[in-house]
Amino acid sequence: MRPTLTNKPEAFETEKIDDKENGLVRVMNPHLASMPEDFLYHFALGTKTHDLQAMFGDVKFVCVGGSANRMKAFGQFIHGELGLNGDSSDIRDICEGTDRYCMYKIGPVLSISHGMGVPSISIMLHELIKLLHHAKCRDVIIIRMGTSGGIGLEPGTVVITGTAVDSFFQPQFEQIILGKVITHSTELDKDLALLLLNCGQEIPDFQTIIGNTMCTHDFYEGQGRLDGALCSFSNKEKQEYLKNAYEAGVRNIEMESAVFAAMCHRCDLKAAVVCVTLLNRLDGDQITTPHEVLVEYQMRPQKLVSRFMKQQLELLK
Ligand SMILES: O=P(O)(O)O[C@H]1O[C@H](CO)[C@@H](O)[C@H]1O
Ligand SMILES: O=c1cc[nH]c(=O)[nH]1
Repeated sequence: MRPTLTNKPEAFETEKIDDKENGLVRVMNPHLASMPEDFLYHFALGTKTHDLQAMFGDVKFVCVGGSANRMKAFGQFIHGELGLNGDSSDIRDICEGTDRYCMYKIGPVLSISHGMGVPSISIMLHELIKLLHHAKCRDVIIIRMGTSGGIGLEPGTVVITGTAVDSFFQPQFEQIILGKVITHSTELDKDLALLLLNCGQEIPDFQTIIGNTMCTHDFYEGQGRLDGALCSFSNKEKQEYLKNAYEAGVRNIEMESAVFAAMCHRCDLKAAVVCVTLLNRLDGDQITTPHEVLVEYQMRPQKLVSRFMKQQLELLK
């Protein structure tokens, strides 16, 4: 029998109350304060080797997504959208010392890739949250912009996650720590989701909705696909599962939202997930949409988030 615990964050709260009040990004680890140096191995950045506050102290928005090329393209796009000086094609990968993740800083925006799946994004988020903490960043908003499979939606619909759920449609993320199953809440910021929805509704070119997002640990059997190298269920069983997911409020499926929501929630970071649907999973499994259509779909969350950031920056003036 597996030992299961519900996370009690207060047991390890280490940050000063002041940090919460003044918007500083917090870490929830009592051991960090006594470390003489913190080297963020997968970013090739460190507290002794880099002046993180000078490099990142003014960051207000962090945008993350799976693919390195997409996050570079977003950096170039947002450079133009924010009307920054200089040539957007010159943006430099801050993590060029490693090929695990890429990172671009464009004014107050940080654009970072996280790879595919829970372990990959979780490693990135540990180092990102520490980076924002060491840099003394304040009032940061973090948004995952991704792709997903839709359920009962027109392909190309943008889904803002209301609640990230697991494969049992529960609003939780299970993690094994020291041989125990720990359950974390996957609550996301509701006001932020509504602000993003408003921005989406101001863009007439595509549909934007709020719905639950199911986070799985696999793209094929884990998402009920019949087209993997292995499949242990029938089409009828697949359709039943997707129908149950729809009835539980799930509108799209991807592979990072639950751990993203859980880690941001534990550190009190304002977070949102905005994913475009590439296909309607009730109609099939294969993604055969032409490349140029997929590229345009992938731009949709970026356009929405850009609109949101421009509105917020205007408010900050
Ligand atoms: O579009 P990204 O951000 O990579 O996200 C989705 O696409 C990948 C699968 O193709 C998974 O990582 C899933 O979460
Ligand atoms: O069906 C899909 C499409 C994109 N990403 C996923 O995780 N699933």
